[in-house]
Amino acid sequence: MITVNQVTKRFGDFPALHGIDLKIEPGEFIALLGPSGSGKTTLLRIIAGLEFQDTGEVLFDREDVSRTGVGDRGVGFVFQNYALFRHMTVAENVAFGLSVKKRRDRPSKAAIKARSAELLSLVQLDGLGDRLPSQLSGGQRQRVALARALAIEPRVLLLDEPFGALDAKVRKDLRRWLRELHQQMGLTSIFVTHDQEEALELADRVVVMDHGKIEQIGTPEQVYTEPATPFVVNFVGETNTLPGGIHVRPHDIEIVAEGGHAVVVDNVFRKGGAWRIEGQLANASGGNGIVEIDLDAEHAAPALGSTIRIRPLRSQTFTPTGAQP
Ligand SMILES: Nc1ncnc2c1ncn2[C@@H]1O[C@H](COP(=O)(O)OP(=O)(O)OP(=O)(O)O)[C@@H](O)[C@H]1O
Repeated sequence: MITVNQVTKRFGDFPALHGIDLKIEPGEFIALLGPSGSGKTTLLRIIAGLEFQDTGEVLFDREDVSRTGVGDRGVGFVFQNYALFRHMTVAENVAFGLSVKKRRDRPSKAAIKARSAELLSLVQLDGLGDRLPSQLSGGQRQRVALARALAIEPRVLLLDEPFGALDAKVRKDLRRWLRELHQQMGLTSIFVTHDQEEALELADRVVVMDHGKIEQIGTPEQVYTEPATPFVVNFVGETNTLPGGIHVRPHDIEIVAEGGHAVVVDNVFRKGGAWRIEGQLANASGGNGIVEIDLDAEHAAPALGSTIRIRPLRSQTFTPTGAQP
């Protein structure tokens, strides 16, 4: 179990984290989700022991590891900027964490070699141990980085935008595969992403962050359907703001014959099994002007330039204390 209690961090005058509280249960897969600069990486680095908080504490189970360095926390991590060692073979990269252990903890050369081969098989790269990183694809390199992180048999796996630089298809495959690996190895994993789709698809719980604060912690379902703050409703999933500060999802809108809000249709295209209609609120006062609507594909699409009338089926407004359905 990982407990983060009232953790704060400043960089000079800049407050990067304000009083973060977070409890992660053993075996959970957690996403830290937020825009650039929201403090996700800083929080992950503090949990890893690569960075130290100014105040507050980090516990692993009941042990206070606040002043324990990264080498003694038993965490494996894959950070985008911790690239593979270019001059080492794939097998040597994977074995690195074991081969730099203190002599009394270090397995024999033969045992390290066997472990490295086993891990390469786990990440489905059997037989590629003798290659150099430059002879692999991007997705294969990420899997080597994961195997390297897993070599020390970590209790906790920390991943910072692990699939950031990969194309959409490879990302999707790796995500699914990572989820399986997490379960199979009984890991507690935390990953940083600014991609809400990735967070919603992968995580058991999502921690939504903004400006160094946690806005909401919840299951993907909770943060999507019961967003706690206006920030969450805007950041997680697509949303429209209608006059009166009403937030409504594109698929929670119906087209009505009369009443509702008038919208002039600008664009209509197919999006998955629905029509996506983009339009402008005819009277934009109090709304964000642009409206996106998903309409079941069995309906006829409205003509460009026509005016339709819409009504929210489900919406949310916010008071300073939270969401009001
Ligand atoms: N070593 C540092 N020195 C000064 N400021 C820093 C340092 N590291 C991070 N910051 C600042 O702290 C804030 C939070 O940074 P952090 O990297 O945690 O954000 P993030 O949410 O991970 O963003 P991104 O998605 O862009 O990686 C940013 O404004 C950043 O500029």
